[in-house]
Amino acid sequence: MRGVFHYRDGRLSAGPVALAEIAAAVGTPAFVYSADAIVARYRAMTGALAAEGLDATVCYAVKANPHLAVVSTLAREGAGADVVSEGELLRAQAAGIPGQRTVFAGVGKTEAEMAAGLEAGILQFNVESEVELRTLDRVARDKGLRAPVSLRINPDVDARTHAKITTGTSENKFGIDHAQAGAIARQAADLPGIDLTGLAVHIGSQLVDLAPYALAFEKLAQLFAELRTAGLPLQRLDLGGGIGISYRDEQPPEVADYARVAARAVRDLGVPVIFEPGRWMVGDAGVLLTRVVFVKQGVKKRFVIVDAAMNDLIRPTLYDAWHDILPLARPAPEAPSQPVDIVGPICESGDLFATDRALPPVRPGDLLAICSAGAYGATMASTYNSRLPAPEILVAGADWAVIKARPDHATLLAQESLPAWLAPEADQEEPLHAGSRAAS
Ligand SMILES: Cc1ncc(COP(=O)(O)O)c(C=O)c1O
Ligand SMILES: N[C@@H](CCCC[NH3+])C(=O)O
Repeated sequence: MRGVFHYRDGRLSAGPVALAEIAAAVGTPAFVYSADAIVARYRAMTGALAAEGLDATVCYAVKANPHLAVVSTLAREGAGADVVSEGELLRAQAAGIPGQRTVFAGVGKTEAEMAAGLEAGILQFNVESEVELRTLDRVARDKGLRAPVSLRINPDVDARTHAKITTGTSENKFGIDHAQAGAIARQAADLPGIDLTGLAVHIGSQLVDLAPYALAFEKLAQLFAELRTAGLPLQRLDLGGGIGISYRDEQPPEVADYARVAARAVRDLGVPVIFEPGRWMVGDAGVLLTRVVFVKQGVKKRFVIVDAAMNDLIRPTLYDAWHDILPLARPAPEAPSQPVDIVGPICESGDLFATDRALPPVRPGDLLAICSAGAYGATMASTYNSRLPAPEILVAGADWAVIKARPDHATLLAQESLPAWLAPEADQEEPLHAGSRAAS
């Protein structure tokens, strides 16, 4: 069992709220998040960092779960934001996170995004290349401003995570190579539109091992000390995010140990430190509720076909990720589990949530919870197969609210339009192209 979700009187619940009650009200599939769990995580991390004597700001990585209510929950706790697009910046602002607590990351910021960050008065841009630095310098000068910049360093450290979510090796597109950092930092210090403020690092996501963190943080701290000694005006460090959660049997670090590793590397520098956790803040705080549609016995496999699909939660398809799957009604202890494939209704063989998973017997209509779906769930969803986006629900104490309703098909269709020649009122007699005229 993960986090706040537990069986209460035989019903899987978020605190006192039975998830079946929510499913009955809003239908399935549906994402349910626990605000209490999110707040507890935020407080645990800020507490651990303070206990290590760090002057730390936790800038929640909005990409993990950008729902306004989720970001607002963290904003109320005092969190800052790590954003990677103008859309995320606007969300952070709408949630009440001030620009001065916002960092803007990303390898491909457009000039419009740079301008938006400058107008919002953000704390810093984490700049990932020389060309980005020079572009930002120009955009800032055009506005008569100076852009606060921390250089994101690629320390060439293997984060020992899934290849698709490692970001800190020389093969990855992220950051400035460690060897080039000194020269680019000196350029930054000389550019009139740039205010060089610090260094940043982020080596990957879903890290369950502290050793890569220790290595990356130490490399960054050493570079910071060298550059500061050389006279560069570095004032703060950004140690990124990436701390993992336990989807299956991983043993991610305790937050206190993570804080200790960070503090050991950077405390002596005596500067403020930013952290950018995403998944760790919200991942375990969410489940995806789904209902069994059919149970199909094949020659080799037994399939449990559910009404959620890869369009709702793509992590198993994309990363072969494991998510625990639990019946909402606690199974009898003697109920024999049997291996099943838990699959969605989409016309792709990759549309699956679990392969050969031991599951107690289920029948059509039964409800299941796909666990640890609070991060990189709804935000990576699509409407593939013209499926409706799953609604999102936030539980706080004994209260719950729909924070994003399921749209209807008419609403989605209304977002599309027909070109004049396909509109029902178009004069079908009149050919549109010379080519088609000639051919006709
Ligand atoms: C720059 C940056 N910061 C923070 C994060 C948040 O990562 P996570 O959700 O693994 O904590 C990411 C995503 O990996 C990122 O690219
Ligand atoms: N989307 C990924 C994480 C990517 C992190 C973003 N930098 C996941 O679900 O695990």
